[in-house]
Amino acid sequence: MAVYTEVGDEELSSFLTDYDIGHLVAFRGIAEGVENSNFLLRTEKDGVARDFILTLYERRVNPAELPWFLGLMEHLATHGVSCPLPVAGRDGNALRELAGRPAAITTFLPGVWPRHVQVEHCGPLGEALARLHEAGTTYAPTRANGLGPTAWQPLLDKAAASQGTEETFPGLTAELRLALKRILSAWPPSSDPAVLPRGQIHADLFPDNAFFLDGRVSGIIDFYFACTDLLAYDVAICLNAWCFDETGHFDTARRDALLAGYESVRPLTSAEHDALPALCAGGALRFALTRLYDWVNTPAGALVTRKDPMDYVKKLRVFLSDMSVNPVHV
Ligand SMILES: Nc1ncnc2c1ncn2[C@@H]1O[C@H](COP(=O)(O)OP(=O)(O)O)[C@@H](O)[C@H]1O
Ligand SMILES: N[C@@H](CCOP(=O)(O)O)C(=O)O
Repeated sequence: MAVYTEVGDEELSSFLTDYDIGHLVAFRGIAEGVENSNFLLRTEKDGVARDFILTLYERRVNPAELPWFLGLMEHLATHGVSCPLPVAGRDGNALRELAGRPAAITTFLPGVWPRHVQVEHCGPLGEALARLHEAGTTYAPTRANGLGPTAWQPLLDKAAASQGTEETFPGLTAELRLALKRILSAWPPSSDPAVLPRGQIHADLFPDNAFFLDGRVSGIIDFYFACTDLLAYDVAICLNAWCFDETGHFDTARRDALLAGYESVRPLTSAEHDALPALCAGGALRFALTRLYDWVNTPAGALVTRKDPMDYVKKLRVFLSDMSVNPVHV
């Protein structure tokens, strides 16, 4: 469930007078998603109906960073990436306020996200990710990754100090401490951007953030973890999110398809290939940590469905063993 803030009909109709997108015909809250309140809007202008997404920013989004996120989405959408285009009001501003929350309207994207990922999804997904990275090279503003390697130790400490962590997940924080040490010692130095290129990354391109239509990626959404970081780290996050099957087995056919799709647009450097095992382990650790923290800190009765940290702990174990014996690269 992700409608934290309710919006009334009249309030919304009056809000829409600040835009040039016609009058409100219908709107409803969208149950999916966890971070923000999302609504599907239908408007009509000159007899033509159009759909939009209205987002009210909640929880973890820092309002000061919204111009960066909306600017990135606008940049990507106007540089060939199928992502939501923020719609500006009559005054030229896309970032506005509604029901006491920062709010924005974006274009609606067609397609559905894959509930059961198949190898056929992985090639197009890899290709779309590479196109996003290419398009991002001309977006100059930067945003540090707030959930990158320097954030992992404090996040682990906070999770370990939270009530219920040890009882619910005995021995897990000790295991994660060892994993963190290994990953940080193998983490590639980012001092030479030519070897390990940096740029704008999505950083959360999970299956529920990629829409497909007719076998192609028709939309990429949810840019609110996007940041400026190693491009290959984004690939590693996708290898985590797309390439394990339902039994927890790392599917090398999906990996090969994803990397081939990516490299059909942007070949990885050999340093990036070499770094992938550590980057994959880091990606698994990052999602294990946020899920663990959220698991023990989400109040009972909260509207959000918690995600199981153990799914990512298991992936982490796979990638840690890869770091020793069998690099991920093809
Ligand atoms: N631009 C869009 N076009 C179509 N549907 C969208 C769009 N943006 C969001 N949605 C719908 O809203 C849901 C939640 O969006 P998401 O950005 O993942 O929310 P959250 O930021 O709360 O995690 C998506 O699963 C999708 O159904
Ligand atoms: N993809 C993350 C959670 C972030 O949620 P989203 O709905 O904003 O994509 C995870 O699976 O842990």
